[in-house]
Amino acid sequence: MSNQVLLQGQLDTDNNQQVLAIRKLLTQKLIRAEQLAQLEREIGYGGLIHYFKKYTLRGEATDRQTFINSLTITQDYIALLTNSSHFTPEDKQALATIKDYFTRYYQYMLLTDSLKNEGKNIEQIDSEYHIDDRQAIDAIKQLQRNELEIDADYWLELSSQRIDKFKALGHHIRTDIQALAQTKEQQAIESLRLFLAIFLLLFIFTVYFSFLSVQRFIKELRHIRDGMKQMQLKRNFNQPLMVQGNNEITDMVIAFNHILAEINQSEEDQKISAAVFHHASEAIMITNANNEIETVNPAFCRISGYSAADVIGKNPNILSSGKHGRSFYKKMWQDLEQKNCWQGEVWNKRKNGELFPEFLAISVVRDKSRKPLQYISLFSDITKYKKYEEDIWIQANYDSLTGLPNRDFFLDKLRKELTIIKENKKNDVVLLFIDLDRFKYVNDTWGHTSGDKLLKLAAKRLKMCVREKDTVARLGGDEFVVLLEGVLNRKVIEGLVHNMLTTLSMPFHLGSKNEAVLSASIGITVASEDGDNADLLFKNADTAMYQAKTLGRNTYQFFTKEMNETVSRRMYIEQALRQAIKQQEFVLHYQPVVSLSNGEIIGVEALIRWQHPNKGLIYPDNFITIAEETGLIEQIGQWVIEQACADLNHWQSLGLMLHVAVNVSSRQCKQTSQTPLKEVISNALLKHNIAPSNFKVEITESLLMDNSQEMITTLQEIRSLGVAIHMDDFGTGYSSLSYLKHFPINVLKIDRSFIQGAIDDKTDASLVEAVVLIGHSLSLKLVGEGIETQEHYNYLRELGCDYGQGYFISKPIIATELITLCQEVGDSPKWIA
Ligand SMILES: Nc1nc2c(ncn2[C@@H]2O[C@@H]3COP(=O)(O)O[C@H]4[C@@H](O)[C@H](n5cnc6c(=O)[nH]c(N)nc65)O[C@@H]4COP(=O)(O)O[C@H]3[C@H]2O)c(=O)[nH]1
Repeated sequence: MSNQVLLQGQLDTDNNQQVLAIRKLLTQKLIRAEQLAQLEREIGYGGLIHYFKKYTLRGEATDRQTFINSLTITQDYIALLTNSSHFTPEDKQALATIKDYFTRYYQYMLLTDSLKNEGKNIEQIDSEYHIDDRQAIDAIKQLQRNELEIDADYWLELSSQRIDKFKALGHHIRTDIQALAQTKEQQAIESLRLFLAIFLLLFIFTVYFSFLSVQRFIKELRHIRDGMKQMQLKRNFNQPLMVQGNNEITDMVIAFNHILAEINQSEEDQKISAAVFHHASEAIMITNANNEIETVNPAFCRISGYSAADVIGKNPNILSSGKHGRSFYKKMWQDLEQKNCWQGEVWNKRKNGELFPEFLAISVVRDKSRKPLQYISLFSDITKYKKYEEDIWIQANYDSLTGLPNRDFFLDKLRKELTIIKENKKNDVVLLFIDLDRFKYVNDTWGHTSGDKLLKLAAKRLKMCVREKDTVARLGGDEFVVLLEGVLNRKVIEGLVHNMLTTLSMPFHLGSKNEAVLSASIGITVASEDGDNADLLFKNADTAMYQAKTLGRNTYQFFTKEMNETVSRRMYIEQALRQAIKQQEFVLHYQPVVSLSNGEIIGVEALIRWQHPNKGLIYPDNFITIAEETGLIEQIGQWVIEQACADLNHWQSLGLMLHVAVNVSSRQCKQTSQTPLKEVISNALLKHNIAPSNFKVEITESLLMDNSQEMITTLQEIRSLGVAIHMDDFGTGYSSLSYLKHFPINVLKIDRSFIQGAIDDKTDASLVEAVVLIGHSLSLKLVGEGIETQEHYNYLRELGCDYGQGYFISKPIIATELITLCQEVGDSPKWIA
């Protein structure tokens, strides 16, 4: 049984429990006695009663205060004891009596104070107020009497028994401890023996394994030595030494293998360098510090044409082309000195004397003291690259078709020239803007190949007209520009431009059968007079060219400030025309056409007027051209056809058997028009119930000259409707009888200028006669225009001309007036003399 259990058994015995209970009682008794002794001290001699007596006898305030302090402490202490578990209810009753007793003492003290104040002496006070202490004394006795009684013998016996038992237990435990100590000692001795045995074993093992390690190290070293010997014998340094394990020797072998690999790599690099040197496409030349060629590679020989033997020991200047001056080489050497390298383009000479461009890069190799050891030059032949660069430049600056400079090049040149002019006022430049007239006709009729051929020929002719220093460029299409340098004299310019116009108006042979005759319009602007910047000069020359075109082509115009005004005016008219279309400000006047044989009004020509709200009636010459250029003529022309048919329908309803002729411009005949002319006419005829034979279309000669297959197609379409076509102003343009053959014309209208001149001018008269004869021989009817007098009328009638119109018969009049006129004329027209 363990000591712990034995001890617990002992503690649990009745004897022990009784001893503990008595001990507890004794402890309580001691505490109670102690507390009562304390209470006695507070109230007995030197306590409360003592101070009360002292005060009543001597009346000192300190005694009174001490009494009050002691009273407060005693009362608190009594309250504490009353709550203590060591006091029985009887004790607590006694404590209450004591507390009450001292409260009374306090009241007596207060009473004493008042008696003293009344002047009574202490004997009187004492005799008057005597405190009866008996109750308090009984209470104290009660407390003292209430003590616990314990039988001492019984206590001694119990205690002795308990001590004996503990002694026996203590003996038992001591015996146990001694036994345990012996056991532990024995164990320690055995552990020591075991430790010594293990230590010995470990020592033996360590010595054995050290021996083995040394043996292995020696083996590995032998292995490395053999490997190295083999390497030396076979001269094979590519095979690394075998590595096994992980120790200092293997680390050493690995490091050795790395060094070996590095050496092998360096050898590889050297081989590659040698291969690069021999097989590089770039030439390599190495010169020494004295600038003597040490070595060159095959590419050098290939590019320069020299063999290695030719150049080794020589100065590289044997390659010099002589194209670069001293300063060039000076700069090269400076760079080599300061930056250790130089690169750039150099012209060199091959062995056969041919010059070639190369891209050269030189690097300097120096020793530790920065003294040059070698110069390594690398160069490649850039002949092809240069050519390519040149081609690109030509493409960017030249027109591929004509080989002339293009717009960019020309503008650049012009800008440079203008800068020179600004610095040196003596110089001047003239800009010519050239546009070929009717080039489109050639393109459309004979195709683009012919058009291209014509442009090339025109470019050549233009170049022939100018001096070497002048520049001819092609802007695109059929537009050319010429820059004349250092020309100030207007006469010289005019002479040159005349020459150009003449040259360009000569026939162009475009193929076996094709021969084109065209002209040009030229705008001229002089830098010093018309502007000092390229864009402005361009614009002005273009405006002048445009003016030349409107003046009838094949001519030139110098730019004037008024031209700009014309341009502004045109813009203004265009705007107003758009407004006029919206507001329906147009009206038709009709001029009668009579049969010259009997004077009968057979028809009318519709002539448009613009009834402007502010400016009044405006005649077509002032706006038709602009309407044509802007395309507005399409809408206006459509309105004319519509209105003419509507009026004709009205006249017919009145019994007037007339036909109506309307003017159409080339723009209306374009196949690209919004509504094709054929459709416009057929719709109007249908809508107003007009027979096609009563409707005529008038075209001008210039319309035919301007065009082409497109025009022929449109006119044929109109003819197919049953509508006749009249050619207006015949004889004014480049009358070509071939037009009459190609175009479906029914009637020729002889221009009024010939009619009016025919009376006095024989040439005009012969011309009119010839036209009548030709017309009739081609089965065409003829209308004489501008009959202003009876003489004109008679002349034409006698010539056999079919019809006539003019102020002599009637000016153009409004529709209602025409009705009156027709009705008045009746069967006896006044113009029949
Ligand atoms: N000095 C003189 N002049 C005479 C005489 N008889 C007629 N005239 C004028 O000669 C012009 C004849 O018309 P055009 O040659 O077709 O020439 C027309 C025609 O080409 C064009 N035009 C007129 N109306 C239209 C139209 O609706 N569309 C188109 N595209 N052009 C039109 O405007 C041109 C001018 O028309 P207008 O000013 O009306 O001028 C008319 C007319 O008033 C005469 O005895 N003496």
